[in-house]
Amino acid sequence: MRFAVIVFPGSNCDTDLFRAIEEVLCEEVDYVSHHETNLENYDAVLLPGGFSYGDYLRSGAIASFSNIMPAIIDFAESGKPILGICNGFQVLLESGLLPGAMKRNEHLKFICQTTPLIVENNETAFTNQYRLQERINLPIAHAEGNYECDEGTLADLEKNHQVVFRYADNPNGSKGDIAGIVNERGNVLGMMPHPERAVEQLLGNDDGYKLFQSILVHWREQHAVTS
Ligand SMILES: NC(=O)CC[C@H](N)C(=O)O
Repeated sequence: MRFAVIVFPGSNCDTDLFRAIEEVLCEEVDYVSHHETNLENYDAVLLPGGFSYGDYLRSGAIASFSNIMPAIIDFAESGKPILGICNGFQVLLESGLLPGAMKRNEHLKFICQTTPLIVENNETAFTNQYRLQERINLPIAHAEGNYECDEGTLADLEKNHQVVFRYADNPNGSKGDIAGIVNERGNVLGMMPHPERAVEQLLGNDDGYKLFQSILVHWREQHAVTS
């Protein structure tokens, strides 16, 4: 399986993500610049955390107009998996690939801590290795992680089981305690917590590993040779 890690000016979790794939998941991975326009050679696209374009205007707003964006939208339409982590989630919201928006954290402070989460849907390409309602701990590190949407959107997210991760102890004021959502088709996941920072015990926590493993298991199931 071949992964693309998209690099924007100001991305700062791209190396963590690259190493999680190359050294822990042991799959192929390339950095792909925001200047590029083609993602045909990839099976999954990863949008890393960071401060793309310095978070000017709103976090993710300028990156959502990058050269690479039409290819990311085509990739989503083809049904292949896209994972946006933290700033990557913000880019997915700003580009309209996921519904809703991010506001500043409720207490207007940057939060950097490990946070308990509940796996609310374990039937996605990203969470099939977790148990339903499994409680996991992942690091968060953001200033704009206060998820907001209108009541109709929230009702749709709940009805379609698009809320994948919920905060057990809402740290930022997110509506519905939402920490991560998928699109209706289920192939685009945005999440504020950082699974790539928790992929092996050497990092003190491996609760994020199963997320990457899930993507691989899902891809293998789709590409299984049947006779
Ligand atoms: N680690 C991240 O991606 C967080 C940065 C993000 N732009 C913020 O809201 O602060």
